[in-house]
Amino acid sequence: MTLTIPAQSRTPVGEPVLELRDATMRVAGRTLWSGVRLDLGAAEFTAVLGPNGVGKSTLLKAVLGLQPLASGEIRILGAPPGQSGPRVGYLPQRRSFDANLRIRGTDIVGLGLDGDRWGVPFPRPARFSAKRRAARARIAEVIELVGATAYADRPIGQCSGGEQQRLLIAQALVRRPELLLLDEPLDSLDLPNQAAVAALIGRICREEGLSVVMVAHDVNPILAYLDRVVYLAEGGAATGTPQQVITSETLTRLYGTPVEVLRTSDGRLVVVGTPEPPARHTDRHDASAAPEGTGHAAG
Ligand SMILES: Nc1ncnc2c1ncn2[C@@H]1O[C@H](COP(=O)(O)OP(=O)(O)OP(=O)(O)O)[C@@H](O)[C@H]1O
Repeated sequence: MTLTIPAQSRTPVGEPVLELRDATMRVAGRTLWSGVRLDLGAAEFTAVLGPNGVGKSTLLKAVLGLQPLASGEIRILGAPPGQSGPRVGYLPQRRSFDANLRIRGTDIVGLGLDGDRWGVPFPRPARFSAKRRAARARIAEVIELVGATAYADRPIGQCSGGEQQRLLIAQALVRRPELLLLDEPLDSLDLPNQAAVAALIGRICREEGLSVVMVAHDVNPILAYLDRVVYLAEGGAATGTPQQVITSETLTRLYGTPVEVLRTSDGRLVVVGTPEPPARHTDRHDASAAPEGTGHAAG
């Protein structure tokens, strides 16, 4: 059995972790998005937003090297996609666990180190090797980091949705990635759990120096922690700070149809007029600066 636990290494501040240069994605003859530009530095948090089917998950797959670009370029930690190994962590769209599943949360986290053993009992040698002890220590450490120690020994099927999601985040973190890709990790959580998991990811990003790209349907729970958003729509894309991108002007240009960003009496903003309202958020900023770029493409 091989267990690789890289030494703690973090990308120096100022060096790009993820770069997208005029990236265009086509699937089945259709342009999903185009003109996507992004510079993600160490300890920065970016959300990928947009309506259902616009290609948010596909953008993560392109970053992982699973889906080639039609044009443009992606660089991760200075290398093409697919070459960064455990330096990139990935949490796919939510899996649901059967309520009767007996595997413990701790073992779910351990699968991040040793994923090919899913469902197979671990053979336990009489004396643990140094590697095994290091693995156990790292699993305990990351479980503590996500605040899951109290229930990590429970069968995963008996953990709540929020508890399961914390354990899955721990699994994605266990190999100390420098870039973490999360596909809708807040989906199917109730509002308090959305807020708690969003705060957890924001804290890990800042305190652990981890760069995060998160696909999200609703920007509200994560807005306070975001440095940037990539907003995908109608074959194009807009990238910038949330206050630059989530405006009536930018979204109207992006969709090519009138879109309004409204403020509710409790200070939240609601995006209306899109084919499907993808984002509601609290505006904490002055939405005045222009975004880095917007693009439209024949889809
Ligand atoms: N390899 C592929 N071949 C053909 N079509 C594909 C391929 N990959 C993705 N698609 C299509 O591209 C579109 C975008 O899919 P994707 O899952 O990226 O969207 P999404 O924005 O993440 O959607 P959701 O919010 O519903 O999860 C979908 O219509 C999907 O069926």
